Amino acid sequence: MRELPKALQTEGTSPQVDKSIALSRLLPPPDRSRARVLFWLKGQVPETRIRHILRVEQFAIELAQRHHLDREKAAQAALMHDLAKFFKPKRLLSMAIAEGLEIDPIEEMNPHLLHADAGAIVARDEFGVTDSEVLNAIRHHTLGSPEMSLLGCVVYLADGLEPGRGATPELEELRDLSRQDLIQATWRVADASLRHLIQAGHLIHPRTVQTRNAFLQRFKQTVVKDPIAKIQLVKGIQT
Ligand SMILES: Nc1ncnc2c1ncn2[C@@H]1O[C@H](COP(=O)(O)OP(=O)(O)O)[C@@H](O)[C@H]1O
Repeated sequence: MRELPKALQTEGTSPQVDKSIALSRLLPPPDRSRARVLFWLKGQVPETRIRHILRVEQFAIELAQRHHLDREKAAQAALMHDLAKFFKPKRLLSMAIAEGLEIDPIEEMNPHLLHADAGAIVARDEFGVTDSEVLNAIRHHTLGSPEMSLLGCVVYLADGLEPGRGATPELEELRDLSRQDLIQATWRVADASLRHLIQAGHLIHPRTVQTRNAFLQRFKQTVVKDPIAKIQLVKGIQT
């Protein structure tokens, strides 16, 4: 066998593994530019959804800037959050099974909820995203997660509060809150989402309840040290 150039040699043990690593190094890196993601999305989702995605991207950038978080990661996760929004239930289920994800009874009944997990898989496999914080922010954008990072909160909040969601006093208040306090806003948006699901008579995925409880607790821990936040907590409970 012809020897590989020095730069392509690897320390792998099997010749097949060595060869595929060497070949992947010859390929250009995956193109995850904004233009390519938008081009891909335009073939997958209707124009109204593209406009929602762009508003989520804008709001996520604003929140990341205000809270001194990584603006580029926020923009990338927001742009990619709905990559799998229009995948059919069968495709979502088979992607989740292939990935080895545990599918719970609520997801089995409503596979659309898996579009968030599937979006992270597409971001990784189609666009070569490797940053776990970005991938997790995509994965948690619908149901939230009790372990969600602040970047995850930014994408969760931007998705729920982007201007296209409406201009009710409640939404305006939550937008203002998200600019001030990501933890409190995440608790309050999870609350609002649960109220909406109950009113609509929908099944509730327990992860949103867990998210609500975790962020309420985290917020309560911060108010012990911060009297201004304590006033906001009382106000939040009254409204
Ligand atoms: N905790 C939950 N339990 C069950 N269904 C949920 C939950 N959260 C959101 N959903 C439902 O999942 C669907 C997708 O949510 P989402 O991604 O936020 O949608 P959209 O961006 O279209 O508003 C919606 O129909 C919503 O009602």
